[in-house]
Amino acid sequence: MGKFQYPTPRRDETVADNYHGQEVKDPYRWMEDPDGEETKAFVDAQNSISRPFINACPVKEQIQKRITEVWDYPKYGCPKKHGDHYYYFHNSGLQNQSVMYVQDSLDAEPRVFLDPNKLSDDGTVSLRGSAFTENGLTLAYGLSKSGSDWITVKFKKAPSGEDLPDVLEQVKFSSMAWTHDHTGFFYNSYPNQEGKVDGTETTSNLHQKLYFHRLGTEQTADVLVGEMPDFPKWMIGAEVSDCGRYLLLTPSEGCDPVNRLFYVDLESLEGGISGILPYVKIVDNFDAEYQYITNEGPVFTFKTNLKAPNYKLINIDLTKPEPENWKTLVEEDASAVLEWATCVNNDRLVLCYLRDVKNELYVYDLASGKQNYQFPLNVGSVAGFSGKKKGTEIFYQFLSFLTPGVIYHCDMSGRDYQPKVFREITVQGFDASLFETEQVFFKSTDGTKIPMFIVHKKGLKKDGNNPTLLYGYGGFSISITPSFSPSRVVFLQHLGGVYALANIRGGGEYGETWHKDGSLGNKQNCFNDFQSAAEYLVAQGYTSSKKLVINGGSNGGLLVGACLNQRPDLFAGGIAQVGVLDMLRFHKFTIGHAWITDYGSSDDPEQFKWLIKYSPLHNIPKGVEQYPALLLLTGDHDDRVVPLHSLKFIAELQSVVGSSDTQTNPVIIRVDTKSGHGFGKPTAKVIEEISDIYSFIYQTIGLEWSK
Ligand SMILES: O=C([C@@H]1CCCN1C(=O)CCCN1C(=O)NC(c2ccccc2)(c2ccccc2)C1=O)N1CCCC1
Repeated sequence: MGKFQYPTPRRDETVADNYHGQEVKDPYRWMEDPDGEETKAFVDAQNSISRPFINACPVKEQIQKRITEVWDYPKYGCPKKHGDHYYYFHNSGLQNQSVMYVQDSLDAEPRVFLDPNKLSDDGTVSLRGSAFTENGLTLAYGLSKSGSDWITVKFKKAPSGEDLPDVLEQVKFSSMAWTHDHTGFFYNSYPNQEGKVDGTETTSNLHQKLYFHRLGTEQTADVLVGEMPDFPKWMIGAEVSDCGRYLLLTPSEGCDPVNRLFYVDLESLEGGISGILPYVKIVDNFDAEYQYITNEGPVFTFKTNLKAPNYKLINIDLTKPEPENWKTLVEEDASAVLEWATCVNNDRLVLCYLRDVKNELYVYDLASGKQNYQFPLNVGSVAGFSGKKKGTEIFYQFLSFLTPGVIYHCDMSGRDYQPKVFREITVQGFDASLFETEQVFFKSTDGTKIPMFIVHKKGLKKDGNNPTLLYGYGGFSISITPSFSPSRVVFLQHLGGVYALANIRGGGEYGETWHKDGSLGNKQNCFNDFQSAAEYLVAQGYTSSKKLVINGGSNGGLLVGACLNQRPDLFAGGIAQVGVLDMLRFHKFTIGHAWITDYGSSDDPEQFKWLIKYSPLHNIPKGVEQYPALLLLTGDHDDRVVPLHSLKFIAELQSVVGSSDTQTNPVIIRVDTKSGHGFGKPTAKVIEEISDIYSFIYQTIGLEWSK
């Protein structure tokens, strides 16, 4: 394709920082002001090249039409019982937001309970967080605008759906915990944050506080019950125990799976909840994670990774809370990660494990910690679950690359478990038997065995000629497990594509060890793993460097940026969505400071040395013959990873390759409006975005559209 004329935004060569003796220039520092006229002009100039390029794809309409058709299937979530009614989410197919329904019984006529589609004309208001009272008669729910992390909390009567007048603002990263007398609600907010709080600001989120809201009162009357003035980065998770007597506080100071553990005996409060709560410290360090599962009186069960990187369950008796009195209820399994546990039927625990990136579901006895049943489950993921301590039934949703979703229902009151298919989700015109999924293990640079799923049409020719999309994440102990995607079906079915998911280090696939091996000073392992995945796909004949495109979002956007920089020869293209790309300054904006647990900080001399080596903005290779085709995507309301990362990176990259006469691949950016990090994105925007991505890939590596 013809050579691109890129914008030539002002380079302010006077901006430089001194990092522990090393000077680092930052000529596009001015792009960090999202409201600057120059920044807005730069965004418009970039969209003015990316939009025509994408629209020039000859089959863009067919791609979008087919994705829309495949997407248009009814989607259901697991039913959850609150009070005497069942609630579940459903999307008829193309609705921008899923709708919450209520039923008097599982086979009664459903009624709309909460329809977020009614709250905006373009579907950009989404539900983010909700909590019913114990008696199921009141719902608190969070609303996010344009994908921002800021939410407005509102309340409804249940099951009528009648709105209550209470409104809570300045809420972010919040717990939602009711007292068991249904009259009040613990939540978090950043009350003192100055300036805009609409998700387009980059202000750092510090000094999160814990409040108590009494239903029927104004937010201004809310009681400040928890704050950590000496620790501005701390966030204060709050949860009310199953019995209603205790408030558990779990302060954390970043994204590592570690937290402190305090509690308040709500029944001992003289004069009720009227000020800062007198909490008792059980754990006052960040050595491990303690996640509340349930309690029997003073005996509390927690999921922890204390001396157990694959997690285990322990019991702590509040009457003798010293660590030497802690008991292990379910031992760590060295070959499987305990992902979550929940109490049902008062005396059972349902435990979900991840073994070689596949979920397994078991029943244990709460009293003895003994395993007494394993649910039959295909190869794939348990993507949804509902069950409560006082309930006698559970629902769980299974899905995989080729299974759109199956919801099972199981009565837990007996000992003879008979899980039944409650609902099978089907996709018109999708025949799973035409495709296959394999799980392979390849060796990374240092010999570590890395799992990878590969999905493609049966009968694939391994002639190195298949367009391949290699996806990865690799951070924050997040496991990327098999999922169903209608747009991926279109890539496999109509674009002859191969889809690969590499479970690289930094994720949670093999517990905390896997996470630590891909973070801080080990971060390069993520990039090595991902590059090794690419080399495996080429060596095995699935694809070639001319047909291989890598994709990742958020921390996965960093992965894409770093890998394209380090091995421009290995990839034909990259798609980096809402990526972290300026590793020297990420901690200065919104919640970026919480990622120091995975990345480190340039404020620290030793950690600066790690970061300067792979920071995408600071490691764009000069003089390469051809940099891979790159599409960056971000949104103006992304306050998780602020757009400045992508703006500065594309500006620097275009300034490096723009003048090279061998560079024919486009390096462009798509900046969407009323759009954030991804949570709650309306279906219309999701389909437009993925259609643009496929159109970009079509034009850069040359795909072929077949009916
Ligand atoms: O978005 C992200 C990362 C990935 C995981 C969550 N995250 C975040 O940035 C989450 C930011 C806010 N946040 C915390 O700082 N701790 C969390 C948390 C939740 C899930 C996983 C880890 C931390 C919290 C925990 C308990 C109580 C309240 C809040 C939370 O929501 N990134 C964007 C790019 C790099 C990392």
